[in-house]
Amino acid sequence: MFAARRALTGVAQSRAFSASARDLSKVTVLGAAGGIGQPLSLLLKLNPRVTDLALYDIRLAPGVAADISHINTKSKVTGYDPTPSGLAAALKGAEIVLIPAGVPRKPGMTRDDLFNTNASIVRDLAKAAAESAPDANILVISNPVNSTVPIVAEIFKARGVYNPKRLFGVTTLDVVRASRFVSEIKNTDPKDENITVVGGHSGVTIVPLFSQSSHPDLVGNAELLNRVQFGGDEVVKAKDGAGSATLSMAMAGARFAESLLRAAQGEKGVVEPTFVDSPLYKDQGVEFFASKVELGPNGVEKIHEIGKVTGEEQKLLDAAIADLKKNIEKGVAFVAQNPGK
Ligand SMILES: NC(=O)c1ccc[n+]([C@@H]2O[C@H](COP(=O)([O-])OP(=O)(O)OC[C@H]3O[C@@H](n4cnc5c(N)ncnc54)[C@H](O)[C@@H]3O)[C@@H](O)[C@H]2O)c1
Ligand SMILES: O=C(O)C[C@H](O)C(=O)O
Repeated sequence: MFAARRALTGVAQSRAFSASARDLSKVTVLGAAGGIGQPLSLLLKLNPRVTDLALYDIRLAPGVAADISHINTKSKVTGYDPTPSGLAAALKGAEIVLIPAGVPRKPGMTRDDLFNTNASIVRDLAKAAAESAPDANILVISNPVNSTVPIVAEIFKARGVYNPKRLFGVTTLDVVRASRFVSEIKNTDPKDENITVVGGHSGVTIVPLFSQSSHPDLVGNAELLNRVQFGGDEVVKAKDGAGSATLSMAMAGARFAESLLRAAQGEKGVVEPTFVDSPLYKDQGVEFFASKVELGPNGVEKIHEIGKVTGEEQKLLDAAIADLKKNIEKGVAFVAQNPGK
């Protein structure tokens, strides 16, 4: 058998690898027992592309796993104990690691108000991922995304395993909301409303480009713009202290993971909005930016240009860039000043 393996050409070997990668897709959720983690894990269990689902949390992950494991789809589900070895085992061999670990907002808070608590949670999980799953696609959900993504990047860089093509801030919920809100105004099916949303994931850093949609008349609709930029606040207010969006976020996270798996399994033209290490505004000191990104077997395949925007949209972009720069620098400075153990 070894001789036969050795006889494979390079091309055949890589085909053999991708065939086995196709059969096995381990997805790990860190923060799996939370408001997002539970429904996200449920949706991943329903996804036939996921063969091995690993659930980790500082509480209750084995219980959530036991529950979800009774669902009669083929994938294996394992819940891990909240120990360093449990975390390492949850991560080992993962193709995708989703991180919804951390505290959510309460009314009156901004996402940046979560920084003090969530920065160290994400930093420590990133360290474990850099150690046990350095080649995985890392999908950061924990807020503030504009800062937690740079935190993960700094941790991976410090360990020499940073691959900018495999780190993603999940901004899918912003386009999900935009498409839904537009469809409510236009009385259309949201599946037909593909609204490009760029920038970051908080307040004015969320920039919908209605001029590029089939409804350019929506540029300048202040109420709609406010809803897209502050949709998260709507949910925080309605939940009245009990947290922020969980179910819609689970759908958005599951959609992004599914897109990555489709692209990894060879499907072409899979495009999702996401906050990535991006050349688009590096000349203005902005290292990460959300835009339409084509996904592929290596993660980021192609970062789309912003394209033509109106003067009004350009003003929104300028405001986003100013905030984003500060949010990103804050994440980078945190790791420099608090490298942790
Ligand atoms: N990116 C987005 O679009 C988006 C959308 C909604 C919410 N969020 C963010 O997602 C995060 C989670 O929200 P939620 O509503 O699920 O909160 P939650 O409090 O319901 O769940 C968070 C979970 O993380 C776990 N956790 C905490 N520290 C951990 C650690 N060190 N290791 C592993 N697990 C840990 C908790 O035990 C809990 O189960 C928040 O920061 C929230 O702001 C982001
Ligand atoms: O609003 C929040 O704090 C959670 C999330 O980022 C959202 O957009 O719903």
